[in-house]
Amino acid sequence: MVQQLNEPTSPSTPGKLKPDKSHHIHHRFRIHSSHSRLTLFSSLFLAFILLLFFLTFTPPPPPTTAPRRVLGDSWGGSQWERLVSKSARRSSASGHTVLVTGAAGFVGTHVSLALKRRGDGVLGLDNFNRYYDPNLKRARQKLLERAGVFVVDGDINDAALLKKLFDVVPFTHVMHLAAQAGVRYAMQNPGSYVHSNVAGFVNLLEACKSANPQPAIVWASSSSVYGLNSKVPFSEKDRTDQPASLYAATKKAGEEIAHSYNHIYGLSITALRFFTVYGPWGRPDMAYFFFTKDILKGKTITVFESPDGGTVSRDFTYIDDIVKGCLGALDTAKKSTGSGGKKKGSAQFRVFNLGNTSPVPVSDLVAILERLLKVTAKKKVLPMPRNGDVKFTHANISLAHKDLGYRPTIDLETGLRKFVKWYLEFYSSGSNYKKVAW
Ligand SMILES: O=C(O)[C@H]1O[C@H](OP(=O)(O)OP(=O)(O)OC[C@H]2O[C@@H](n3ccc(=O)[nH]c3=O)[C@H](O)[C@@H]2O)[C@H](O)[C@@H](O)[C@@H]1O
Repeated sequence: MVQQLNEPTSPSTPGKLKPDKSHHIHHRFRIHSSHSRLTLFSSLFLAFILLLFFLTFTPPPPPTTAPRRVLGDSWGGSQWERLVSKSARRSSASGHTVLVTGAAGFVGTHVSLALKRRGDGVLGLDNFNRYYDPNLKRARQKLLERAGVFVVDGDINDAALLKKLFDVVPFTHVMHLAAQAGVRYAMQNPGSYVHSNVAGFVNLLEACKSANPQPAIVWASSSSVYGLNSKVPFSEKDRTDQPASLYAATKKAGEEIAHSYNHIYGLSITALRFFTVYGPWGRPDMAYFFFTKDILKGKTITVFESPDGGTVSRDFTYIDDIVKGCLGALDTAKKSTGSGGKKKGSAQFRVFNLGNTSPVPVSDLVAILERLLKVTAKKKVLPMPRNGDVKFTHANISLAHKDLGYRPTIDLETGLRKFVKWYLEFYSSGSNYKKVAW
């Protein structure tokens, strides 16, 4: 505020004004008697106000019933706790009680529905970030709600939220699928990979190790950990110390971090290395998904070939096969041995490839889509850029077959037919998710 310049000022030497003494004594007496009257009136007025306050006062409601907001997420309160407990309640006596992180994601949605369908108790957790269209995540959430799965809107980095969830529900298992996915996006936003795949994972493991009982953990690693490995098919025993992207490096870091928590705290941990998972309700950032969108729009798609002119291929794996692998891993997971942050004995530590063991060149993927969509794609063939991609992936799945009973059954053409059917139904309808039956 600007100070006014012409304000009257007080005298610079106050002692210059001398009052008359006799007048002063008389005046003091008058002031004294009017003072006592004033004091009496003010006391009476104050007493009246206090009386009024006590007669009309009602205490505010206890703060525990109000929902809490943490980092933009809303959770807490007795109604919220009821939803959490109800969702996590098993309907089968032999069922698990599972916390699924990344539940509104592609794999998370399918796994949550499969668990709920067979009688397990399932609670979802998802931060609904904007890496790809959050409307698709919200549509998946509606699907989950209809099946009786509540998805908590929150982040795995929120330690208070995780603690609260473990206080409310004694989870037997955690299916950890929340992650920053995508190989090429890591060059644009490296921090998001460290935030979710490293810091978030550690935060989750901290909550699991302190929980009593400790849950068994099954989590999503990636085929990308094989990086520049050229020995095919990729076996769990092969080297994984040559990642080709930061994404792969954070997944590899996750595997090492998991080992340390298994070793120190007796947490039972299983890593599943997924191989390019696709299917209905999939991820719009993946090639099969945006190729479909662009082919239908008549937009040119870029098909990568290897720098020496050879094909680039992937061991594309259909979502239903992946779900069977996830359930097999949960069902064969042994209990964690520690409790409340203390190790009592050694615990199970496993790593499995979940692939289709049948790699397909990306050019074949495009040809299948063209057939299914009945549209000839506008294609531009370019050498694969050096932004994290690898030339090929191919899973050896004998270990998963032996220990989990894993046996993929869906070939790429059959799986893409199911995907295209879903895609056309979902995106051609205004109230899309309601119309989808699968
Ligand atoms: O299984 C895995 O390890 C990984 O699979 C996918 O990664 P990616 O196989 O690279 O899947 P897409 O991004 O869908 O790419 C599939 C193929 O299409 C090729 N591609 C991609 C984009 C493009 O414009 N053109 C193109 O030919 C890629 O080179 C790749 O060979 C997922 O995005 C990862 O999150 C996951 O961890």
